[in-house]
Amino acid sequence: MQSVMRTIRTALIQSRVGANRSENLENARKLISQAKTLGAQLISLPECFNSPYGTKFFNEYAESIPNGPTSEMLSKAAKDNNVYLVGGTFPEIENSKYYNTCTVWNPEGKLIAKYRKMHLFDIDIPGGITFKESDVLAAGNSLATFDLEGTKIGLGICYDLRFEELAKLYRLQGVEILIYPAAFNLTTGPLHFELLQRGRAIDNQVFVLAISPARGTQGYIAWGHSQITNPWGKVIGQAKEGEEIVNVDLDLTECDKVRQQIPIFSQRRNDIYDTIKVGIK
Ligand SMILES: NC(=O)CC(=O)C(=O)O
Repeated sequence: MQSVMRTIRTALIQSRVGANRSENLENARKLISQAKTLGAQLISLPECFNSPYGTKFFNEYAESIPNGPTSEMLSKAAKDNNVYLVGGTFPEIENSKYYNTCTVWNPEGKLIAKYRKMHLFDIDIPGGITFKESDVLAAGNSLATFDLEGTKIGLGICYDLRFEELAKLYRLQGVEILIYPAAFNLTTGPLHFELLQRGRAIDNQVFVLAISPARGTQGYIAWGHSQITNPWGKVIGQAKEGEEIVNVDLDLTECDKVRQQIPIFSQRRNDIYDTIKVGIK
């Protein structure tokens, strides 16, 4: 049987991020217009695209949503360019708590999804990287999806990529694309960034998009290498380190094909898995 072509043209914006919020917003605004000229319908920005990434910056740059300069820019950019815009992440404040939050805006400029990073980035690699988001941030407790012309899209943020349980829950909700704004670093990025995305894509037979800031020179240095992976686990678009737009057509019929040809979701042995009790230390 011939399947009907379902395509979404997407653009990942690997923007440069500095200390000046207005300059970061203006740079992102220009790059969103540029991505639109490439024909993109679905445009995504990086994690912490309006501020440096670091626990000491979260409260200084935090805004309430949707009443702050970052939300205003994102809403207007989505409307002016008539696109679905995944607004990377920025620090959010609500009821005196801070979150690392991703917002999604539709072509009318309306906020249609909001996701708060669920797994906070607390790691300690001596000689590599130590980071403790939980010193300042609260974790989100909810999944978030949105619909783009019949395609269901799920959201995660950076460290969430490491938790396959989250990706699987999205797949079970019918998601075909997972989008992760993500600022991996020079210790974990080269080893894990590409592989984790390919793993989530293969496990769940979904497209995976991850969007990094461009690599800077001071403070937290992002790995770059924003990436698009198809449901077979093949990398179909990848940035280098600098500022760049990655522009690719997503052929959603690939989800149908791989799910039909390798039907792992109907082959699971829940009759066995559900009987085995284990504790994870
Ligand atoms: N920055 C993150 O949230 C995650 C990361 O860099 C890693 O998991 O490694």
